[in-house]
Amino acid sequence: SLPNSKRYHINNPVVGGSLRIWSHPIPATLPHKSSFSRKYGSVFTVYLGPKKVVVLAGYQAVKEALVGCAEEFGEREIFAVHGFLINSGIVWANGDSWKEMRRFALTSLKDFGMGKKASENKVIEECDKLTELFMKSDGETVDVAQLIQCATSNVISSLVYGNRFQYDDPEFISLVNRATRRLQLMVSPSVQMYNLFPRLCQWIPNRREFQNIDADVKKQNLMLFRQLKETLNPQMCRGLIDAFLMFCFLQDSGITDNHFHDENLLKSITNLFSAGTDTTATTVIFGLQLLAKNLEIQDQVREELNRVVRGRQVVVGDRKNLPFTNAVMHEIQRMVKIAPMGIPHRTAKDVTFHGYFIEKGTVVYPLLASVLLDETEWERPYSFYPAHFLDKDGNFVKRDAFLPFSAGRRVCLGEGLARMEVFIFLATILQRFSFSLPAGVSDLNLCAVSFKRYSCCSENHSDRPFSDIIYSLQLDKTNKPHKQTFVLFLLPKKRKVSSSTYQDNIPTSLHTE
Ligand code: HEM
Repeated sequence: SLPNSKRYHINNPVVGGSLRIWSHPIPATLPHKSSFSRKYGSVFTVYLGPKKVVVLAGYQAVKEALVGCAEEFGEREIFAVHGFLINSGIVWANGDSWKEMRRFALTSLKDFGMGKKASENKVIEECDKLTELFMKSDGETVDVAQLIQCATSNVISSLVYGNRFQYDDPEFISLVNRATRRLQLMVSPSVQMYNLFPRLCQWIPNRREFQNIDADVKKQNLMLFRQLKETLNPQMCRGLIDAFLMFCFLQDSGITDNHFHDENLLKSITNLFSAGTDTTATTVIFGLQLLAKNLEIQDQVREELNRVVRGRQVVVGDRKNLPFTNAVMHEIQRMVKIAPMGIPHRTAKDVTFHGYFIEKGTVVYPLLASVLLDETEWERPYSFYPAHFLDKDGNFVKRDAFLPFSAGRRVCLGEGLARMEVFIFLATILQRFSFSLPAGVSDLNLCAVSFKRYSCCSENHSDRPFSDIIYSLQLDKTNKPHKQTFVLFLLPKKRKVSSSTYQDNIPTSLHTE
């Protein structure tokens, strides 16, 4: 280690701070409530087992690194579980292959409408199907979270495969379940341990399960690719896979470079599916829960929607006329902190940053939660306060420290699509339904909600349905986690809000307006 880098070992001599940094709910608290950044400043080093990690905390440090030194901080750290030698796809790749795949995905998703009318239509179509299912469930309870998860998956499916699936299609259910389980495994403590000590931890069952899922996903996708290949029509590009297959065809004719191979297609599709499904679904569900807790804000959103949009379908173009709704959506995204620690970066070259020398190849964690909760940027960082995004006249204002999608070279590839989805899904659902907490429940531990993804990855959930795992929430009346879990359910139309129980869960309620 070089002389002028700050260097701190954290407690455990074997795994260092790895488990403390990664596990629930430390990611939320690391930058603010722990003493780390208060004590060591906005750039500090921790050792995760043998691995040196530079942590960036707060808006200034994160922005200066990811935007100001975009190239230096622009590589991705690849984990052992993804295979060190594999450099394919978009999320877990670097160099020319990453550049080519990212450019290709962005251009083709744009061509099929990302940020444009065509994808807006896909989101609206999915939203209609979703609310139709809510309505249809007259008399029955419905797991709203599961349906929302299917809806966001289907938006990605339409863009990549060129068609949506029925929610009860076994092919689709297994695609969604695998993506979800894969994510849970990836953040599980034992897989993190494997990433630190791959040779010693070969035996870890979660590592094997992760790689078995990868093998199944590969098999399933290769079958879907084969079907698409058989029906490929160069005159009619159905989605990203068709576009890729056409590039491969050009490659066979010697026209393009060699990054267009099956492995890159497979990994890119898996990346888009997993990066684009759970993130958006969790944001929408978290938003509904925040609004169930903040009824006045929910009513204000509905009032604005009724006044401006009236009964018709909300479209992205309405956003500029809906400043309060827009502010609420932004505040939901700020509060949910989907990727509290970002996705780990790595330095592409030696760099001197904030006076510290950081050598090429050092792992870097840009703590996005520390940006979204930065006490020097937000008036009320820990409260749900839509006024963060409103001026004194009620107009929408952008905020620099709003970086849920990160920034710089690795900024979320799906930002445009995700923003559109969150806006249309939430606004349409709120036009048609209202949400409230069950009788007798006055508060939800919303902190547990956003980090459930991290806490629910204990080793033995594989036999439970995915929505149960991902979206079951801990109720917290006393500020201590209860055993009871909470799932958002749909109650029959026009039925009074009640606190009916479901097994040992306490559902919140959703009823039609
Ligand atoms: C609310 C929803 C979403 C949030 C908050 C979110 C956030 C993020 C964040 C924080 C990163 C890491 C950026 C970095 O490394 O600095 C990321 C990367 C990525 N996201 Fe998203 N994302 C969302 C939705 C989506 C969607 C819908 C898609 C797909 C269309 C997507 C595709 C990706 C990809 C491919 C990457 C990797 C980019 C790269 O390494 O070059 N995301 N996202």
